[in-house]
Amino acid sequence: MTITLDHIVPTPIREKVLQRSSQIWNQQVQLHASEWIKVKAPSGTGKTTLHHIIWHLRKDYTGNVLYNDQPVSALSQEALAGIRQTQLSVVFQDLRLFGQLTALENIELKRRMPATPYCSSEDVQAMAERLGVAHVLHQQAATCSYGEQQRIAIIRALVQPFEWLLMDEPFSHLDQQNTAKAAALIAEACTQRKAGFLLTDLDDDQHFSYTRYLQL
Ligand SMILES: Nc1ncnc2c1ncn2[C@@H]1O[C@H](COP(=O)(O)OP(=O)(O)OP(=O)(O)O)[C@@H](O)[C@H]1O
Repeated sequence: MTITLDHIVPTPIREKVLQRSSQIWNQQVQLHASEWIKVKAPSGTGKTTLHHIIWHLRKDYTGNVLYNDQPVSALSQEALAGIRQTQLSVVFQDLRLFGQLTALENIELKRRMPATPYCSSEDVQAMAERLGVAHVLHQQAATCSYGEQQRIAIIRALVQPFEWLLMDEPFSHLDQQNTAKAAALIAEACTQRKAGFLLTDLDDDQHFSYTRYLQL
């Protein structure tokens, strides 16, 4: 799936973003399948806003987002839900886990959504072991540390098929070793699916072989 950002300008920060040069805001940008894209930008410049606009959580912007030439704003709820189950996955900065459910229940909600799950429960166990969170799978998500929750949210994003993975500061609460493990798992998952990703962060990093850098 190609994602097109057609002259997007978020309304609340319109003046701010139009004052500086950007390769994203108010530009015609095509994100092609299987690109590994890094957007490094300072706090408050709109990284989270960008993810929310692409995911169609936020509609307070001018311009158009297109999935394969189809304006997202014209998609039915059913079509959008289908795309989110099969073509687009996400790790939000605020994770959005259900705090009262266990870590595993959060993952299972997503894994079991399709009639034939993409990943098996053994796959989930293996990913949890790889990321060092197997011991918290049966713990309430709200009681997991933020770094544990971050790894659970990453696993949840990886249990479905996707062509694009959106990630907003996905390693912000992980130490170097755990970041390396999570990045390796994500790289494998994207390679297997021939998927692209868009990762936003505050700093430079060497976690992935990025194919494209964009300035916000
Ligand atoms: N709904 C809104 N109404 C008004 N202003 C908003 C709204 N949402 C975001 N903003 C402002 O837009 C700017 C960008 O916010 P955003 O959260 O996207 O930044 P960010 O780059 O992700 O920051 P951080 O690195 O701190 O997470 C901020 O100045 C924020 O205050």
